[in-house]
Amino acid sequence: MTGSHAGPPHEPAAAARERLGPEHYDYFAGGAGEETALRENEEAFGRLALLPRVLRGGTVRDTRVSVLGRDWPAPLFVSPTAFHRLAHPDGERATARAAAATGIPLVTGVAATTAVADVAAAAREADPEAVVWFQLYPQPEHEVSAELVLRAERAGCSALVVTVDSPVFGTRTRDLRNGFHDLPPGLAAENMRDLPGAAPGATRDIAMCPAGWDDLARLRELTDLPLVLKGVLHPEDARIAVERGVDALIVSNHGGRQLDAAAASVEALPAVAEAVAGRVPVLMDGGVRRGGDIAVALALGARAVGVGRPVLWALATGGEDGVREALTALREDFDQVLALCGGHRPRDLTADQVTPRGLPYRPMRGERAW
Ligand SMILES: Cc1cc2nc3c(=O)[nH]c(=O)nc-3n(C[C@H](O)[C@H](O)[C@H](O)COP(=O)(O)O)c2cc1C
Ligand SMILES: O=C(O)C(=O)c1ccccc1
Repeated sequence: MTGSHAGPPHEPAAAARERLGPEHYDYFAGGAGEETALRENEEAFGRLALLPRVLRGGTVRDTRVSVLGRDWPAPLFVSPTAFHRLAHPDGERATARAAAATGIPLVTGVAATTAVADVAAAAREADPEAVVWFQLYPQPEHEVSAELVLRAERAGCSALVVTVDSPVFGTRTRDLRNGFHDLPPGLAAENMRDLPGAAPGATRDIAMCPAGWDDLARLRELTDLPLVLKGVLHPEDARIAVERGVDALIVSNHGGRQLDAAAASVEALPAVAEAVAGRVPVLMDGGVRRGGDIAVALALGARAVGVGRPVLWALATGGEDGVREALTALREDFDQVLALCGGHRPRDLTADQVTPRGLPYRPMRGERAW
């Protein structure tokens, strides 16, 4: 490394910036409003430190975690992000093959530039057992949501992720400044093609619309897939969700792209984990950039963490190989952090091993969520 950077910086974003047109880079990188929530996701991790335990022996580690009946090789998944073909011509197929090759589950979304059937097929080329989940924004017409869920089921997705932090679009400051509001010709949200209410062959716009708990119940009736709620920050919502039979939660502020004043994901996590009290898996995303972040999130009650932008940067700079390398590096970094913390398994990380930086030891409280 050269220059004045202290320690490993987030080169991936800088490298991707060189590759992408400025308006596309800004679309991926940006957040809502003044980008407070965006910044806080990473900075909140920076305000937390780990206290390793020592002399715990053991040379063999097992980083697997169990989520909705499947063993994941590491407590890591790919969060749903829109428009991968803006990042790289191979788009979601490349991401899917890379995730599957590393055994890391992929959440593909309604806003993909590749249809869910093709994303899932690409994942299965790399690993027939690949875990692919589908993320949905509930659409204003129930039959549109129903058709999307059906397509996800047919594609072999094994969970339905419903994003609930987006009753309206966030204000994306950079996109407004750049005048970026449309995909370039040749790219489209392919899942939105040939849906009820649209001309044959045409795509519908993805709506973000306010939904209620009753809408969730309707989705629940549509499918036997496990239902995962994405975008929960308030512990009371977590409690209601569990009572209503949701199968897992993702604590998330949407990568700082919706409510600018939202809490950082990792700061909201402990109270959600406490409210859930182990009844369902609590996942989180937002600001996870290194193994230490994964360890902190696990210690505070997450069973696994998602990454959004790191995958986009890796895709933009290295395509499928880039994503595979980035996911592998993150996984290996976590394994090393686990070892350095005296842990053998993810569950060995506990909240008393996390303390605020710049203050005397003050163990975090944390009902273990798992
Ligand atoms: C460019 C971009 C597009 C996104 N699109 C979606 C989406 O379609 N659906 C969704 O639920 N979340 C979406 N997200 C949010 C991610 O799933 C995730 O919550 C967030 O990126 C995690 O933060 P990180 O980027 O700091 O890892 C998007 C995020 C980005 C950066
Ligand atoms: O940009 C986003 O964060 C996002 O979630 C989204 C939603 C709908 C269409 C495209 C992107």
